[in-house]
Amino acid sequence: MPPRQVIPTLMPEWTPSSQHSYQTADDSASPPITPTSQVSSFESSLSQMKPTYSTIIEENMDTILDKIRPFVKKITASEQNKKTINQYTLGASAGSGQFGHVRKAYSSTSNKVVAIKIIPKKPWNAQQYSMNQVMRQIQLWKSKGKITTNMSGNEAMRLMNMEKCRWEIYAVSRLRDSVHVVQLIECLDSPFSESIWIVSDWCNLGELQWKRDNDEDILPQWQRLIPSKCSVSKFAQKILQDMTRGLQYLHSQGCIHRDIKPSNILLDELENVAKISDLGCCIFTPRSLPFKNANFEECFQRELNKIVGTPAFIAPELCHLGNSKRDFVTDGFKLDIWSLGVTLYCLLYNELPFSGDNEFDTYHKIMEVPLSSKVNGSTLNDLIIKRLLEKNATLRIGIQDLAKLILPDQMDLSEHSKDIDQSILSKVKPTRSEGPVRRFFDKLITKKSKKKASENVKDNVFESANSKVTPPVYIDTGSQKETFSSTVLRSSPDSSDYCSSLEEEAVQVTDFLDAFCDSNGSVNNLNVKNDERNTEMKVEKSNSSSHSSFNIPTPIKALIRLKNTPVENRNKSYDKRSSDGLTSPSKNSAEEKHRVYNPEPKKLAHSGNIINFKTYINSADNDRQETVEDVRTYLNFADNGQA
Ligand SMILES: Nc1ncnc2c1ncn2[C@@H]1O[C@H](COP(=O)(O)OP(=O)(O)OP(=O)(O)O)[C@@H](O)[C@H]1O
Repeated sequence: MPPRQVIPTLMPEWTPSSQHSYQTADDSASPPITPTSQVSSFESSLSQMKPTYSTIIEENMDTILDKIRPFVKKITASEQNKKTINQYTLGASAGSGQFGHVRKAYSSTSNKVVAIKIIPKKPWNAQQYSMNQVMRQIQLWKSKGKITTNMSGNEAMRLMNMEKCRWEIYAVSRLRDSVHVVQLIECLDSPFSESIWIVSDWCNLGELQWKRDNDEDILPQWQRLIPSKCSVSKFAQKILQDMTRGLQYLHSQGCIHRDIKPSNILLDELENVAKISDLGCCIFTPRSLPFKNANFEECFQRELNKIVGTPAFIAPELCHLGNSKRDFVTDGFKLDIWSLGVTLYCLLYNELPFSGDNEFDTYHKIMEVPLSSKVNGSTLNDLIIKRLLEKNATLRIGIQDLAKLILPDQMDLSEHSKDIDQSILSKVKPTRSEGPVRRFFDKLITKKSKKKASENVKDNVFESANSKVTPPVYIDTGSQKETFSSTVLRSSPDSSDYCSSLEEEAVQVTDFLDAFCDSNGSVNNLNVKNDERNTEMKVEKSNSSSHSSFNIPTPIKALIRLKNTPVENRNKSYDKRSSDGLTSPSKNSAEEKHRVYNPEPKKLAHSGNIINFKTYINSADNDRQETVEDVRTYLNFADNGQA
């Protein structure tokens, strides 16, 4: 029998040192990336690169490892057929995300039902890391002396994936003191395991659902959480209260989630709570991390200004894509408040508040389309519309004030709550990245804005583009107390169900932007120009060190059109039969209650990354060929630095 492959592990010391330059079976298909002239140009750009939030985290990985070590256990027993692993018996699938697959399992030591997320060490989505990112990462590791030998692309991707997992495990291991965050139990790994296994609390009602056939429908999942007289507004109020507690806890830990949305909120019937899950995109404030760096605050601010999250849920202050007249993100916690507002809007109205033909269109709508017509006098509705979905982040309600408004035990009995939590406003002004993609998006948005402005002259229904004039609403806390603690609020048209379309998939364009920007935020010696007829793109190399112009003549809508609609992949059903037999043998009533919610496994397309032109090329049909050629040229430029 051939010797078993040794694969990198969460805990580096578990991988025998002789195996650091391992070659696995599938690596043979991926030749090592050797230092070519192309890579050398990356090296020179690396030397000019500013530190980033992630490079600081990476530099301090030893500290992160120390913190997660107590939660990482070696795989001691597993069956080939994957029915058991250590003390866990695996049951039904709960669904898949971009990075892994979740299964229900039963722990024979705690007699509890748990969720196990199985993340392949080699990303199953080959598009997860671009060639640029991989090469850049390899060069970074080399420059830091972390690796000395040549490394295959697959190997590098595995290590990058491992770092991502370490960060997420670190985040959840720090957030174990709230019932409103899904609790990490432990992680399983070994040098022979192709996957990392993350064990957490099981939330039997699954993801928060919002989409329904009729606005007035009450979904079965909602009724399980609120068995008595459930209504849309009562359910939305419950989610608002639970998420406020969850976000307040995250805030107290210095954690910004950055991807709050229905599919990252899990419902648990046993504890009768909604919980925040999926900390993969989160960041912690420098002050809350156990290491220091002179550049940390500046890097943190820059990181805050990157577009991370899910387009339809991204706050307006992130959507301007380089328009220097717009505000920067100064208070990261307000990003989560906005996303919570979008989530609650979905529950109330059975639709997304801002949904465009494509991601750019969505960003444009988030910034420009006012929601003032939705104000209807209902306390809950108006709180969401006016205070959470306030486009001006400084006027948007902060988490502490929200808690004082709506949580019975924290209500502020003073006349009015102040809106701005000064303690979390940053004094450091972030450096804006003026990379080509941002400028490109900027032009696109500016063009659209002009068009919209001229439309507005004709159509008075829409308010001014930047509706900063919405006055803050101060809700009388006396009546508020009654309203939120007992009264069924007046309902607007409803909403709920989770939607697993691209509209709800996280997007991260940051590494791409970084890859092209040197420390001045400019692109190294590259100009992309379009010809006069705007039909053909030419790529030139120049020696100019100034910001390059970057014009792509192709209709961007065609490039980034969403592939799914929110109508697909939804309406999961309950499996009341507990058919996988994973409920505890003790059969106590609590365990019985914790019966299986067994949704159809999600079949998601991978990330709706707006710069993922490669996917577009692979899926392009003939009538888009002209565009495809442009994109191909563009990719050649992106991957090779040449036309
Ligand atoms: N602790 C849990 N309890 C019950 N179900 C869970 C739990 N964690 C995840 N799930 C289910 O498993 C599915 C996949 O979860 P996962 O976190 O991988 O997906 P996701 O939220 O789409 O993440 P990603 O953003 O990484 O793609 C989810 O749809 C959810 O219903």
